[in-house]
Amino acid sequence: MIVETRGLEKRYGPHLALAGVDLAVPRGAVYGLVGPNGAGKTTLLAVLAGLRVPSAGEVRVAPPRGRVALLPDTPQFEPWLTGREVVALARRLVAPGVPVAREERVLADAELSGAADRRVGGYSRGMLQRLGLAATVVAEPELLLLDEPASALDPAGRREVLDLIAGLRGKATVVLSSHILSDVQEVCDTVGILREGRLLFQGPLHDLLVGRAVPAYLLRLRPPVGHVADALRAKDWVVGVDVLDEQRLRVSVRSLAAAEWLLPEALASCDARVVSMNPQAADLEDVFLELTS
Ligand SMILES: Nc1ncnc2c1ncn2[C@@H]1O[C@H](COP(=O)(O)OP(=O)(O)OP(=O)(O)O)[C@@H](O)[C@H]1O
Repeated sequence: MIVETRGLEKRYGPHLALAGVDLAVPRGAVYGLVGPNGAGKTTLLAVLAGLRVPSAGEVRVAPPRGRVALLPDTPQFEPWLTGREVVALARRLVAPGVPVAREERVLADAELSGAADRRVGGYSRGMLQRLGLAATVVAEPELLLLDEPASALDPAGRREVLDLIAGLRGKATVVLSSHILSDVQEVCDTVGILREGRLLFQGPLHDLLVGRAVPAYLLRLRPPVGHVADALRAKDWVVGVDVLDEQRLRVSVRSLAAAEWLLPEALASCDARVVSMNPQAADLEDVFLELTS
């Protein structure tokens, strides 16, 4: 493990922001820390970065301080510096031994070569976030702590930042916090679900999804749907039926394969008028809601 905490607590006055966190980040992972607002994500990253002192518990971060980099959620730079100067300053301050050519490389990776000589005061939010990542990786850190790296961006900006993070796989260990679960599902291999300062789950994303995946069909029908829901609930191959609204049912089944041939027959026999019928794989959003609600 590149990062481990045991019984980590952080108090702000009477408020317990971290309530006994046992974090375990495998070396090389892209670890997604997810949780609702106020769960303690920023606090946990700040403790790992050494910016906040824990109130109790142990923290072990394997790389030395100079090889750990934190990108805050809204990176701020002196507005009169150019993008190139920001990256150069970061390299010179943190890792003067890293060749100067690396500055050009990280600017190019962040697609900022063309804007590198403009003052950052005129950069868009997405450009600032990409510049933040460039300045964070220029010193070749072993461990990157990224606080909500893509959350404030539009879809195109998010795409670019997610691609940059995906490109770090194999080069560094990344711990990122996010409340955009589809982003985490896309780029992370390991997740920790934090709520009210406690880790509710931690482990490979795959285990989380597969362990909890109840196969289901999403049905869109012409209303009314109540009698269809009742008829399906009576079937022994149906685990449960949720009426989502006046047109949609979520039918959890024992197996998608069995439902493929039993569901059309069951719908026909209760005169259901089917608009669409789609199998649903469990996604992080479902599991997150189940764990945090
Ligand atoms: N400096 C502080 N003083 C007092 N309370 C704080 C301080 N920083 C955070 N908190 C409280 O600690 C809890 C955890 O906050 P934190 O910012 O770590 O959560 P978060 O998961 O990052 O939330 P968000 O997604 O909203 O950024 C919250 O209840 C917050 O109000």
